[in-house]
Amino acid sequence: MANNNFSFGSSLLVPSLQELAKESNLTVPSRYIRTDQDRLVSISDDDHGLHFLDQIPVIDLQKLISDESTELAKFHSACKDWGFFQLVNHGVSSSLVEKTMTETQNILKLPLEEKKKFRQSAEEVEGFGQAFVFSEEQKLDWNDPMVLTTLPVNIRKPHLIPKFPSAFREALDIYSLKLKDLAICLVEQVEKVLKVKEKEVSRLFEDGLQAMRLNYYPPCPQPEKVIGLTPHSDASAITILLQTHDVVGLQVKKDGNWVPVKPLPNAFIINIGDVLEMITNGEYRSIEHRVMTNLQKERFSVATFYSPSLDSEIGPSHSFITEQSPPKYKRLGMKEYMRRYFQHELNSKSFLDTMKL
Ligand SMILES: O=C(O)CCC(=O)C(=O)O
Ligand SMILES: [Fe+2]
Repeated sequence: MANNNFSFGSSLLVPSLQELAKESNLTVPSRYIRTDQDRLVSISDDDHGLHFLDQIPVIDLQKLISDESTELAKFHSACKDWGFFQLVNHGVSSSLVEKTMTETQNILKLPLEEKKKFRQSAEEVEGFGQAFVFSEEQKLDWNDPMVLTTLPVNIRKPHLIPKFPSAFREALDIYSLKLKDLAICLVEQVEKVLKVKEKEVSRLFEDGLQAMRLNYYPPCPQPEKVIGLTPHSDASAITILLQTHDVVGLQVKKDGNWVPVKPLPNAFIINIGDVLEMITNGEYRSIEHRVMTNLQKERFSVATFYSPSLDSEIGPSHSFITEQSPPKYKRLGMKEYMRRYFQHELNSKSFLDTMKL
């Protein structure tokens, strides 16, 4: 059984961006300046310059659960062709969602002295700080995030969630359980649409691993020179993203182009992660995404990552393997998979490439 001795790994400690971003007449330090990224854009207050011509699909969960055939077809195409969609009618109350977002903002904006109690350590990637930093030369994101494991409860780090302000803890406790149910429900819809036999996929998720990244992107005086979050795909099976819906920033890679996401009020943004790509043997694929920074506005998001249980083994499921379609990905334990993920620099889908046969 997993316990709280489990560690994802470590990352070099980085300075607090929250403090840096407060400086007046700030010149962005070279460690944040990106010359390795294509088409960085400056997002201004009114979103000028962004063309929302192409948009990720919108899926209605209630219609999906009721087996409405057009919604099932839309869902399949959203997962297969986009790997990203907005989910409406998801059943999580707007009061809980609002409370979670308010408390997230409160905790991400705690004074530095308070935040220090919850900082990453040299051995542990959970807590305030950036993950995936392995050298002093490595470029940093314009983001002051915190990573936490949230479920199962017994792998929560004793010095983090249990010590958080009670308002945040209360919201998180309910939110994490609701999002677990929602993630399992989405996995079941995948299973239904792809005609998986004998709950072979959803079985892996009953006592699944849930982690969250709370992202805090302060405004940046030179947004076209930095990136809020490096292009990546998520290691999870399914990611459920909550964000301040009035500030755009997320972009999704579709057919080689970056498509900005314009979030709908009361919607979650869902994406397929690397584990689901492995389990479905590439039938559904994880999708690269990145975050742009805003000149005037700060932006917050809560990414909830849901994956199979730490005790499970992952790899292509039997339902997806035939003579014509042999396994394309390795099989390995979830613990080992997560450990390897956190030892690898975040860079497009390069980690998933190491999982290919
Ligand atoms: O902030 C966002 O919109 C995206 C966050 C994200 O992709 C992540 O935390 O993995
Ligand atoms: Fe992500």
